[in-house]
Amino acid sequence: MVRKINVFDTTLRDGEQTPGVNLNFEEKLQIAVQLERLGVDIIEAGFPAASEGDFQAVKTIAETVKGSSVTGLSRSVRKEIDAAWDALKVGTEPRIHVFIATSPIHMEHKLRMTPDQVIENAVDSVKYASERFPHVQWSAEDACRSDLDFLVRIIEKVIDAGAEVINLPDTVGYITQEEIRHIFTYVRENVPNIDKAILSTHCHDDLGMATANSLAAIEAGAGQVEGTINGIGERAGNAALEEIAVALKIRNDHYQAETGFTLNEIKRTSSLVSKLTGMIVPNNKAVIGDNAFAHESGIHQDGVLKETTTYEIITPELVGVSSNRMVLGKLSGRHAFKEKVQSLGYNATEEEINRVFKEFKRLADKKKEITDDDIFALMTEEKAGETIKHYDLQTLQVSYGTTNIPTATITMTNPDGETLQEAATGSGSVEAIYNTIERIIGKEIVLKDYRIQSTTGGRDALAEVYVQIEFDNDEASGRGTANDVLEASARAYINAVNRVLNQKKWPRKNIEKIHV
Ligand SMILES: CC(=O)SCCNC(=O)CCNC(=O)[C@H](O)C(C)(C)COP(=O)(O)OP(=O)(O)OC[C@H]1O[C@@H](n2cnc3c(N)ncnc32)[C@H](O)[C@@H]1OP(=O)(O)O
Ligand SMILES: CC(C)C(=O)C(=O)O
Ligand SMILES: [Mg+2]
Repeated sequence: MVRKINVFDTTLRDGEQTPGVNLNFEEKLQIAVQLERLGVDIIEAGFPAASEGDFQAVKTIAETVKGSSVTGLSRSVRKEIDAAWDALKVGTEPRIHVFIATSPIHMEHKLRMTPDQVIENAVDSVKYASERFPHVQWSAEDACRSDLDFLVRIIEKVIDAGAEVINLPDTVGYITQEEIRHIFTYVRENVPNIDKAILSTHCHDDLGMATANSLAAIEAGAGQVEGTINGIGERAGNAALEEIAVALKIRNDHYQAETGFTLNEIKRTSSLVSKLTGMIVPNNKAVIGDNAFAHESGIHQDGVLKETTTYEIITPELVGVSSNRMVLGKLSGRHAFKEKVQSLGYNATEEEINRVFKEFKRLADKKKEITDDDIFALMTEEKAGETIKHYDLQTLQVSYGTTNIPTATITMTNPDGETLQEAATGSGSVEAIYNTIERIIGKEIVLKDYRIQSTTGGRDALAEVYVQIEFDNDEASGRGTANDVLEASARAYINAVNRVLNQKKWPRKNIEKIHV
């Protein structure tokens, strides 16, 4: 029998506790609507007593989202429960999440309460909340470092007071899988009225074990799992819900449990959360990282081309990624190389492939990732039987000041290997650069599109410029990457010109689009 595990998403509450993350009202609403589409059962929209902004966001989300239950967090403080009620009462099935810490460290040093005072406080707040809310969740903060018999005592009392979900968080990401299984089993076996409540797990990732611990708690009877999208959250973050949902799906044979997630909404949700929070997803992140479906080494690529299940336990489509990706580099093999050449529109013979493959390996030794442009250049050389001739940027100098006319001075080599230097002005630095390049090339170049983005985060991020040009009765796109935006702009322009020249030499059947 497959058990349904309720998913409690706290991206908008614990996730927003990520240092540096601050979502505004519209952003929170946008994420909540996507979480509903993903199939989250309960959305923790915020902490209504924390600020007027959070109160309004929780209220609007409760008014708007009808497909998921909406909740808000509150300390065991009556006026915070009142604030939560004011924000959540507009929802279809108002739900509150009240918490208090139960570990000796927290009770003694933070709350400065005795265990009996904590029990009294917890019971009072749950009773007070149940008089208003039809659904009350109670959390024992730092449960996984709490005394088990104390936990059993307090849980029995808060269930009697009206709590229907009991959450046992690993607040500081300290527990191991065996230990969390023991805690959940112990509570299930020793709390007399436990059948009146659902047990929930809420793990943090301080030791990188949040997903594993959440799954272990599910094995030991948790009926609800809490976490965030992309695993964002306080310190090292929370359990990543996408990982848990996909693990339950892929290892259904083992867990015999599933979530209600529409799994192919995962990628979209992850991208939205990443974009709005500014928390970049690492390439190697499980399930949603850019490399999760990328294959770089020859043996793997060959296997995947023959039968995807050789190296893919999750299909990209399952989580909403359109296809897997072959990354060509020095570890790639002939099969993947041939596949790429064909996908670029070449009808190459085996001999041509073999010859160019050698060149490709030579290039790959010098360059980390071989792009479509590189393959195109190699194939052009092969087909033309000669070295590709192109323009190359040698030096770039730009003079800019708020009261000066921007001027660019550029040195470039032309396809005949001659070095040329020119200078020109423009209304801005980029225009000055483009006017100078046009002067060197000696033909009109029409800029049809210009886009810029940073490829990584931080102040030292690389700039990536994309341009679309019309040149010599042809059109091409170009891309340039550099630490400096002006250099990236120059490189993109020159790249586009070279692509026009290459196209003329060796027209491709399918000129691939450069995606930005
Ligand atoms: C594990 C977690 O993620 S818990 C959630 C954490 N999230 C947040 O803290 C974000 C929102 N927080 C806030 O906006 C503020 O901290 C507020 C509004 C909740 C409280 O602000 P303040 O009144 O200024 O208190 P402050 O945050 O400095 O200190 C917390 C106080 O709450 C007490 N406290 C902590 N948890 C609880 C609880 N569950 N129930 C009752 N009291 C609690 C602390 O002991 C401390 O009490 P003290 O002032 O008597 O020493
Ligand atoms: C408020 C509780 C549930 C929490 O976030 C934690 O203990 O980590
Ligand atoms: Mg937490």
